[in-house]
Amino acid sequence: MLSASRSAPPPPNPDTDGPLPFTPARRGAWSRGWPGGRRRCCRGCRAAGEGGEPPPRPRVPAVPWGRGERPPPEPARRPPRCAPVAAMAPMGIRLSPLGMAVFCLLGLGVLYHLYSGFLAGRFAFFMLSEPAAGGPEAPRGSAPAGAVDLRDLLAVSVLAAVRGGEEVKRVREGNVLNEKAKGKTREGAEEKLTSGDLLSNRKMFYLLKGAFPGVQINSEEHVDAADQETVSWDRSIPEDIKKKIQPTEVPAESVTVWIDPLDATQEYTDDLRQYVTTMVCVAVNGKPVIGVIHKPFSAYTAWAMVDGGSNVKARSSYNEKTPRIIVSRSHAGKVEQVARQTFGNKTVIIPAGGAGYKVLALLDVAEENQEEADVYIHVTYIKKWDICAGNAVLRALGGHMTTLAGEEISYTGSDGNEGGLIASINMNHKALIEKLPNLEKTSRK
Ligand SMILES: Nc1ncnc2c1ncn2[C@@H]1O[C@H](COP(=O)(O)O)[C@@H](OP(=O)(O)O)[C@H]1O
Ligand SMILES: [Mg+2]
Repeated sequence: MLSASRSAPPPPNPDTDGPLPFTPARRGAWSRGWPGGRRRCCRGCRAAGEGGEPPPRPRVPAVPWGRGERPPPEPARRPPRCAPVAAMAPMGIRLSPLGMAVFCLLGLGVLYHLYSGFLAGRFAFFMLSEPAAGGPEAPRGSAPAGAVDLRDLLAVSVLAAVRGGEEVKRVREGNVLNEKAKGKTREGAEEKLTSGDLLSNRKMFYLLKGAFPGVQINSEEHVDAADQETVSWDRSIPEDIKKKIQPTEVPAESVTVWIDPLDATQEYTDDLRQYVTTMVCVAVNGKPVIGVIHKPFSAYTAWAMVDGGSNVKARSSYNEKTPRIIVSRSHAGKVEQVARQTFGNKTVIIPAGGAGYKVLALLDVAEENQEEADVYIHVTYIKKWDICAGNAVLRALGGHMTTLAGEEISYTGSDGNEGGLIASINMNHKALIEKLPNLEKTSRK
């Protein structure tokens, strides 16, 4: 839209050519915002008396020419010049009104590009600052003092899950698990602890704590202060995360990180490696927002961020009528019996280890040794580090994980989830819950 002015004829001079007539058609052009008109023109034009206001209408007699005479030819219509046009004239460049509009749009485009990431971050900061029911009050849209960037947190969470996974794998392959009993579940099942759990926990905890010292971290295993390790983050963000996720700041005090350094410990000791995962979850005001599920023995990692992006997706179809139900193999409770009562005797029940593995079974995960299911149900008590990452991933992909009564699970406060869980994606989650009245009672037995 730039045009060289050297060969153009000289513009009409109002002193010698007389004022340009301001005809009704022209007046319409002004009020519609004709280039150079009141709505589009710049302050400089108005200061220079050009473009800002319509020029005064000249006094012209009703019929200024005699009867039978032809009206004199109207002087060529030309939109008023804009100040920047005049400013560019010494450079030998003149912009047509259309060129001027394109020039302004280009400028706006550059400004938008520069500020879009920043604005998206500020918007998310404002939206995510909304307190959850019963959660702590967070400053809304205030200056990000003590703020954390969720994109950074996602990058560190992925790194932590991978680094923890390396410990899990190393211990298993070295075959020195140092297996101990750490207690019993409410149902009387033995809870196991291995060197894999502890070493992974140490790596993951100190990496996250070192990168985000102001953030609350809840981990399945006890962190021994006498056994500190410095694990630093070089602040690099993987390319796929950079591509899909915008920087998004939230107040540090609104964040709770949940670490499961080794999910499916029972199966780990049984050498059923396919079930084992390491997981990190980030909750903001109790809502699960970032989930990372890593399989150390196949180096597979799924991550997702609510309203951000993911590297994993839902499958294209699910069987809602006779769903395949994936359940715990070591903490099943009465889930099989009740699932069959609810969905019929033909319902396929898939017993499997690990809450992370069972969430991956609902997704499109091209992994050897990864089974597929339509619904994940757990009826006994379970801890939040076991389920938070899966809940965040499902939520980010449009799925649901709720208690068996259909309540959202809040990832602040206590470690435990009392109401059992049901997880699904691309299904009528509410209808599933309505089919499960008996499971809810079973879970609270
Ligand atoms: N009733 C219960 N009480 C305590 N933890 C339970 C539980 N049921 C399941 N879990 C924990 O939830 C995780 C997934 O369980 P499951 O494999 O049975 O589905 C396991 O975590 P860890 O392996 O991280 O300890 C398991 O210990
Ligand atoms: Mg666990």
